[in-house]
Amino acid sequence: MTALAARGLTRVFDHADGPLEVLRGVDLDLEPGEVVTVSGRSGSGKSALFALLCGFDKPDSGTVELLGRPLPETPAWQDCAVLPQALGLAHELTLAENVALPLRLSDRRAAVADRVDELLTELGIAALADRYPGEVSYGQQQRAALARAAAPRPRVLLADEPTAHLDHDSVAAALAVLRRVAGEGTAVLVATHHDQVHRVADRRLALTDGRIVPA
Ligand SMILES: Nc1ncnc2c1ncn2[C@@H]1O[C@H](COP(=O)(O)OP(=O)(O)OP(=O)(O)O)[C@@H](O)[C@H]1O
Repeated sequence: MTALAARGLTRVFDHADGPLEVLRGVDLDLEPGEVVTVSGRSGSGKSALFALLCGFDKPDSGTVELLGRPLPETPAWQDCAVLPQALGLAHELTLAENVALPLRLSDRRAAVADRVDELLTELGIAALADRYPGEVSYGQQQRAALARAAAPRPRVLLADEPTAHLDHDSVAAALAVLRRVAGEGTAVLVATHHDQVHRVADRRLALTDGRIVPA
């Protein structure tokens, strides 16, 4: 079954100088187990698209189906996990507690510690597990946010610029996690400007003039 299917998505933002038509009919299918990258110039609408795909925002027209059903108001994190550009870590929780959160909120409580350790280790931040987000660098927070998104083995993972603040080795570690999650059956969609990310994709797409086209 297609994990995520978008059809004819449009989104217009009202600005003081007139309406801005950001998405003009986006069609997109994501299959389980694949890593798909989306490129596009800054301001082309990648984040706006991701917000529609995970239910943070509503399209002006068009549909999104998650796991064969209309996207619910608030999709369960284990169905659709998001790594937003702004990360969205809880600052009153340590990195390990942030990564454990979606597991504790779902029915996957059994192996919380193991899964958290495994992801933090793979991403090179296990030594920082007990620190709070305000006590680590932005790139380290970004890796924690990736670990949190991947933790519950979601059916769909939407990662908006997950490597923007990482050095070469950390990008490689983040990509290894994304590939491994896809190997577990997750459909992974990544917005990125990094060639290093595009190279590991099964399919490369671009958002151009409000539409998705092959890159
Ligand atoms: N909530 C909003 N209200 C009004 N305008 C918005 C809103 N969100 C995005 N925009 C505008 O829509 C356009 C697309 O923004 P978006 O953040 O989706 O681009 P992007 O491709 O993700 O860019 P970047 O690569 O820089 O992150 C921009 O011109 C932005 O100013």
